[in-house]
Amino acid sequence: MTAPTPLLEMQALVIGYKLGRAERKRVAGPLNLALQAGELVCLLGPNGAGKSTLMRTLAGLQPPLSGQVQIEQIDTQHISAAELARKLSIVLTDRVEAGNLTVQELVTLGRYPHTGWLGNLTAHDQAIVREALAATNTAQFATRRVATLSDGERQKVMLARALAQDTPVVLLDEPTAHLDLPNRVQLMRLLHQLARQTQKAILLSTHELDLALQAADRVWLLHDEGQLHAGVPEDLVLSGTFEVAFAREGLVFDQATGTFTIHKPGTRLVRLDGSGPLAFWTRRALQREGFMLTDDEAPLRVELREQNSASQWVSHVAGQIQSHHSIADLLTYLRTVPDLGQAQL
Ligand SMILES: Nc1ncnc2c1ncn2[C@@H]1O[C@H](COP(=O)(O)OP(=O)(O)OP(=O)(O)O)[C@@H](O)[C@H]1O
Repeated sequence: MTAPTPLLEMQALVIGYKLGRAERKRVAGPLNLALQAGELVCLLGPNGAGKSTLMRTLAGLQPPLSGQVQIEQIDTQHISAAELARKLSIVLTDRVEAGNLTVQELVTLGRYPHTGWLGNLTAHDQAIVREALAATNTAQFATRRVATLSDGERQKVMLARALAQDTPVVLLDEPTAHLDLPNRVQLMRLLHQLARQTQKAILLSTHELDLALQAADRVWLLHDEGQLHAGVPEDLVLSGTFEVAFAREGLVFDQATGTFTIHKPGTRLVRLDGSGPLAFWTRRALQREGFMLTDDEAPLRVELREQNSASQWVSHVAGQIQSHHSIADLLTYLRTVPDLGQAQL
């Protein structure tokens, strides 16, 4: 089977800034990656790693230090602005000066690469604008002036404009930054569906690690030192690549849950016997309390039981068995238990 032709491809791309005549600041690269039709890729990385620089370079808004970006097999440095706007749309984090435009007018601007500045909107163009407003839940403020919108509302409108542009490649720099949790979830779901249904390639940068892990078909993980690891999110979690990319003192990546925890691993050993949501939340509470969970035999064991839809936490310590009816009860009891076993760190 031959590999599909990518919509966007980097070839030995080095991104960064020209600071002076001969001085260069290399941010990342050389990168050799591709975006395929129908996939949602999340670009993750710590602050300052180069996510926005990469987005702008891919969109042709700043030149690469070396190498090239090809979109549908054409070098973006040799393509007219109008043609590029029919192939690629980008939403940046910068606040857009929309003057006195209404939401409807701003979103309609997305159609101009297709119609030309003097072009009249066809029924097809108008339908695409309507669909973009509906998909992003912005139709209800179509007549409002953009300047009067909240940050989150404006962010959704900018996405609507990019959708109206209807390009095969869509780049979004931190599209969830101003959105509340339900809107963030909705947006990620929308982008995932959109990629699948319309066969667009969507690349978005984000700091929303757990949403990205759930929604992304692939993750591009940009490290501080400018290397980029690409892969299916679950492979990157299991290989420990996430931990390395975000390695910071006091930040612990929990492979079991795919989240960063604010607690350093404790030293008191406990074995937890049970599964499902009860085990998940018990484990969280024990970690906060300074325990380290182990699968081996430990001087302290907590067994989870569910009887007649009531939960029970049964602690086994030095031959004493106690039953507790909530995590609060369990923790209160454990605070009275002497420290019986320390993990060898
Ligand atoms: N115009 C510029 N000239 C020189 N260096 C720049 C310029 N803009 C950004 N940088 C530097 O390039 C590096 C990458 O910045 P970039 O904004 O791409 O990071 P980022 O991953 O998007 O960060 P964040 O998560 O904080 O948004 C940083 O060290 C930044 O200071």
